[in-house]
Amino acid sequence: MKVNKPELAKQAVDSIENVAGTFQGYRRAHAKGVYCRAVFTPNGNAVPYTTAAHLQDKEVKALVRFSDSSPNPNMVDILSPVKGMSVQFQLPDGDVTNLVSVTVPVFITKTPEAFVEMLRTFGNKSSLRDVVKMFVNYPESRAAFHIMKKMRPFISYSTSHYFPIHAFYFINEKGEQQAVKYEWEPDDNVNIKTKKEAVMHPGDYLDEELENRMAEGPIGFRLNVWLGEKGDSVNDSTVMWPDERKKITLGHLSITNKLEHQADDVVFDPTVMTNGIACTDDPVLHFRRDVYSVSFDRRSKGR
Ligand code: HEM
Repeated sequence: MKVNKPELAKQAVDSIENVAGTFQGYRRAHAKGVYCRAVFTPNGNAVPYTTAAHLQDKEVKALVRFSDSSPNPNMVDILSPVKGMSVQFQLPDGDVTNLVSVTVPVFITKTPEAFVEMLRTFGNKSSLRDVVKMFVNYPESRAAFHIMKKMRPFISYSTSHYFPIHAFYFINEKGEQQAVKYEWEPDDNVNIKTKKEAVMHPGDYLDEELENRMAEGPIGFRLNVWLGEKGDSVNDSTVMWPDERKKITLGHLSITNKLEHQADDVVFDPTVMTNGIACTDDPVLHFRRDVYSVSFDRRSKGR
């Protein structure tokens, strides 16, 4: 069930600006990015679970945006470990489905309210005691911070796993519903640089690396889903499902070239999807729609 929180969404964006600064005309998160053209080829494995057009038997075009998670468009690539991969499947009838992913499998809070409180705590230049208190109040954020602490700089945007984090529902021809969590699995799976190696590269090395790599041929990702079972949480993006959940591959994304002249007016709203897929009630998922709209409104007005 979608609950609009437009006032809290404004507060979230204000708080991001307060912590990171305001970079006029840029996204308030994932500000630095590169658009690419791609083709997605489904393999038919999703057919028993969903009627979604891009997951049947015909290939579809896709728009991809790789990004650095920082709100600062000048951020040096090695300084922020979390990267984004946004995919917009462009269906023949003009419909679209967005799948917006990051290199971490869980989020830091289970509610938008907790996220905004965390941003405020950081923004107020709080004492160490306040920060510790915050982690005591929100133990669910430990999993994400623990993973981020262990992350190392990436060799390439194309060699990491990416996760849309939230659960979604697949709906089949009979109207049956199956909870799923997605994963993009890279064809080329070597992703770690030591900090020493990474520091030798220019600030925008990921952009250049991607171009050089695509000059040699397309880069690829398999689209996988885990099938949720009874009792698996679908509304809490701070927890992962058990490892033994069945995983199936639904198709392959082939990314061919960088788009130099793509207008930057795309909003990768993660709640936009075609028939055969539906949102869960995850409050963070629905909140993102409001927040991205506030961010788009500001950046499109050059603010
Ligand atoms: C309370 C939670 C969140 C807030 C406040 C937030 C905030 C934002 C904002 C302000 C933007 C810029 C939107 C635009 O101007 O178009 C953005 C983009 C993005 N966010 Fe979030 N976000 C949240 C949760 C998440 C989660 C859970 C993910 C995990 C998949 C995520 C991944 C991304 C990515 C990949 C982008 C870049 C989209 C693009 O390429 O245009 N965010 N986020």
